[in-house]
Amino acid sequence: MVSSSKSEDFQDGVDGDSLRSTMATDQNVLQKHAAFFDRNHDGLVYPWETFQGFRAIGAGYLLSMAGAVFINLSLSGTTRPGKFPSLLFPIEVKNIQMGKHGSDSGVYDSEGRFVPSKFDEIFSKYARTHTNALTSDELMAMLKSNREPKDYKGWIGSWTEWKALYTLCKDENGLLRRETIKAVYDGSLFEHLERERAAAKAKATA
Ligand code: HEM
Ligand SMILES: [Ca+2]
Repeated sequence: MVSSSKSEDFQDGVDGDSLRSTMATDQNVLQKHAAFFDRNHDGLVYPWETFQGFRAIGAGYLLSMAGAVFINLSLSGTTRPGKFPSLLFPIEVKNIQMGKHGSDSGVYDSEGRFVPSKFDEIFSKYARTHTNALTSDELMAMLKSNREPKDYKGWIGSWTEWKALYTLCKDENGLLRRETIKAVYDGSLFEHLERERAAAKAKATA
């Protein structure tokens, strides 16, 4: 269902897109997840870029506003260590792993890399009804079990990340599929959704 055109982009020559892809290969997986929202590729994600990124993947106005406010307020300070706080609340993509919180799945390690064994564990532990997908209840069971005591910030962070993913990407049977979850980690899911939406829009106006 989810595909990435990274490898095609990579062979493209020296235009802007392929240059970005070449740069992107040096990024850790979590940096790629955040970099989708850096709409002008300057290394910073401003709240309006978070908003635009949410809208580009099909989120409604309210969710996009809430995402922009909540994410930029919580990650701007942590990803700009030692810098004077900015009222424009930028997030520094290169330091995004500093924005990691507790009570997560552990699929990103502390350096922002993808940990395959932790990813597999999501399904071996919580996918009871289908081998390669989570129901809404199974997702909740995972979130509860990932909770570290009194880590309320982490509880809220994880809840919002996973609920947003579920709301935007569940399939017609209310399942969150393995390939969807896999693709959110490196942000290729976001690129896929954006392309899908752009194509649907073009078709509607044709
Ligand atoms: C609709 C948009 C988004 C969705 C659906 C989404 C979803 C997710 C999911 C499912 C995780 C994995 C959590 C885990 O492994 O337990 C995650 C982690 C993370 N996301 Fe996003 N995300 C979105 C937007 C963003 C944006 C805009 C940023 C920052 C620019 C961001 C930064 C992070 C960070 C720092 C983590 C690591 C948290 C941790 O593992 O402790 N995300 N996100
Ligand atoms: Ca930017």
